[in-house]
Amino acid sequence: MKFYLAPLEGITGYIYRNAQHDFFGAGIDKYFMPFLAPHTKRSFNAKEKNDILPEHNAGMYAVPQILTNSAADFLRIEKDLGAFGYRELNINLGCPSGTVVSKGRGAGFLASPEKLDQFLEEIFSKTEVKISLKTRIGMEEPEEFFRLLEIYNKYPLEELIVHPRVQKELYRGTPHYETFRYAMEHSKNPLCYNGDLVSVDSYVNLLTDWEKEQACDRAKVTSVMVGRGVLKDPALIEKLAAYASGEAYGTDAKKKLPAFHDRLVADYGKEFSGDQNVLFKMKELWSYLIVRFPGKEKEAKAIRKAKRLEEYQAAVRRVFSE
Ligand SMILES: Cc1cc2nc3c(=O)[nH]c(=O)nc-3n(C[C@H](O)[C@H](O)[C@H](O)COP(=O)(O)O)c2cc1C
Repeated sequence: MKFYLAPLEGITGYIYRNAQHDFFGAGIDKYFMPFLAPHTKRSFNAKEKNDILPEHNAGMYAVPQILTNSAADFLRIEKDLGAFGYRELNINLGCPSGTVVSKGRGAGFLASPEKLDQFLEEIFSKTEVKISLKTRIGMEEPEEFFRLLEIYNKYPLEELIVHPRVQKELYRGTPHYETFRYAMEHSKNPLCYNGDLVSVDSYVNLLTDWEKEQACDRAKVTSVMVGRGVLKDPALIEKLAAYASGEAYGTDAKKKLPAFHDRLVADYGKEFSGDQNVLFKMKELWSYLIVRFPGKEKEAKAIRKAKRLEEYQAAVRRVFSE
């Protein structure tokens, strides 16, 4: 089994990815980058360029993700990214946000299967790189996935990454595990499971579930992707990979957290001018990380309310001092 870090726009930019890689990178086979939406006039803005520069992704296998419904735009950005050395790209067919969906992109593209088919046909007839898709299972109903999978089966995908929720569910509710099992029966491409993996137990439950169904082809699932679970426990993929290779995984991950945290603060500090941007990034991360610190609600509130970096750091120290 391979383990991937999910793209999380606004969070898993290159600063986060590098800290993750240096502190808790063991077992992470691929780092998917938050989406790039092709521009019409120039290739990349400064923020995007920072994210894709090879020196900002050194030592890790990073995969850029493209959000578009235009084959011409995709092929253009493929060339631009090729100049930076990227030979594998991912296409975003899952973003549920209203502004993206209303333009027929991300999960919004799933509402037009025939157009999606034409888009993939044009791309696969011309591309020179490996391509994977990251897809939801539909816009409104899981049954939409049957038609979508027929389309995906026509193309030689590097892998089909399935987040088994429909657009209207956003990130809520239980994933449609049965629809993923349908993919295990019928996909012609290797599969990657994504959604709600938050612990080794949740991974084991998933495997057990697949074993129970005779029709499920376990061998077809070659990878799993983890997003919010890693934000809550940065060592989660290390633990999953250790479990998968039969090693002990109850590591002292919590001990590394303060240094991981300080590295992020320092690197965001270098990237942004002013404390406010650093605080914004770190507070967003704490909205996930805090679940690892039960009983620290007062400190969590102090983190949320902090207006200056010193106040913030003092509250963080109180969380870490157990
Ligand atoms: C804040 C946030 C940003 C996200 N950004 C992206 C993105 O840029 N591209 C993408 O394909 N998915 C994005 N996702 C979806 C995640 O990659 C992932 O599919 C989803 O969170 C489910 O996996 P999880 O339960 O392991 O987090 C985002 C999700 C969140 C919560």
